[in-house]
Amino acid sequence: MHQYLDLVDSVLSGGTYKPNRTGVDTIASFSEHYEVNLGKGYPLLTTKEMDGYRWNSMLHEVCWYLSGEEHIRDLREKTKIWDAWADEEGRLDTAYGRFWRRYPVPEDDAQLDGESWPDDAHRWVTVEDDGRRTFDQLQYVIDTLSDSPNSRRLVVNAWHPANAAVSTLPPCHYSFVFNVQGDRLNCHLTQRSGDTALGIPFNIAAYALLTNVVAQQTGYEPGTFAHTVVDAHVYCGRGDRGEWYGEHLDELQSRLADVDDREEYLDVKGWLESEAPPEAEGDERLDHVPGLLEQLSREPLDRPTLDLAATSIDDLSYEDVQLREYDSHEGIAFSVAE
Ligand SMILES: Nc1nc(=O)c2c([nH]1)NC[C@@H]1CN(c3ccc(C(=O)N[C@@H](CCC(=O)O)C(=O)O)cc3)CN21
Ligand SMILES: O=c1ccn([C@H]2C[C@H](O)[C@@H](COP(=O)(O)O)O2)c(=O)[nH]1
Repeated sequence: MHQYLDLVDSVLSGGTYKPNRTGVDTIASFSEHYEVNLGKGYPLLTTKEMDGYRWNSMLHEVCWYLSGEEHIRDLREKTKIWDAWADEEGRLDTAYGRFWRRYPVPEDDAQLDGESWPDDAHRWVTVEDDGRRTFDQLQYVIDTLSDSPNSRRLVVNAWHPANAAVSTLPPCHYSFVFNVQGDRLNCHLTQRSGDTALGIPFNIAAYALLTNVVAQQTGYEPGTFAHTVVDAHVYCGRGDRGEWYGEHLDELQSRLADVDDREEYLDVKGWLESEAPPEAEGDERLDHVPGLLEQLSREPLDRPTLDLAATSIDDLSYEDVQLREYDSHEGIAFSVAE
């Protein structure tokens, strides 16, 4: 997956210094884009270990999206990656699956004259136990792929503007579109904000898996996964450590511009570790730059493959997805900016 390494290099080499709401500063780049041919294997990163507990977290996260749940009461039994954004009862103020599978439909008195809205009996509308109407966007896309494969309306949208304005964490990957070309099913994801070291490796793995699942369900070959990240950033630490990057970004970037082969990224890593102030106690590994330079120095290995049981999106479970022929470099630990 050289595309990921190119993305990391592009953010570090061309980004600007950007403090943000988390208090952990970033080097950020506007509108990064890459494409991966899913026909050539499953794009799980190989330049750090992604099987074991990371695979476990990612796969449970995808099953959680598909469940349509607005809470993490089941997910948190399997992984802690969402715990920091939920309350004691496991409630989240924004959840992807809730919008993918159960997007709210305006009640009758909120519908304006002349607008079109589906009624309760409509194919993708669910009248929930409490009488509220919701719309299953993902099932709509899957069914429409069979009925009208040339449709250019195969959009799943996780953004609700009114919720996003008040939510602690509005969706980062907020809209995706499927598109058929020949016998191939492509997927384009738009992400407003991407944590290059921690979030994006999971996002690539999740959407590549989802595209494989939808392709299998609809009889297409998995095609291209295209990913646009509007603010693609690398967290570079808190306090003095973060500010050091603000003051030395030009120097870092001129060293990166001089890198001719991948081992030289380790020289840049050695330089910054000797120059930058150490991370404060408790802030260890909030600076993702050294770990990403380490990753850039590694050669990507062959892509693994996926073995998927033929199950619908409603039934897909952890056991239905097997990773095959995966080999990777060692794991790299990063801390999450909350
Ligand atoms: N700063 C930040 N980055 C993110 O990627 C992110 C958020 N916040 N907030 C919401 C979700 C939660 N996501 C997360 C959260 C944690 C990890 C993480 O710690 N990953 C570890 C493995 C941890 C585990 O599997 O238990 C890793 O090394 O990949 C990954 C994605 C993605 N999102
Ligand atoms: O799937 C995800 C979810 C979250 N992220 C990252 C992107 C940002 O670093 C934070 C969210 O902070 P905002 O201030 O709301 O942008 O989480 C990700 O990369 N992938």
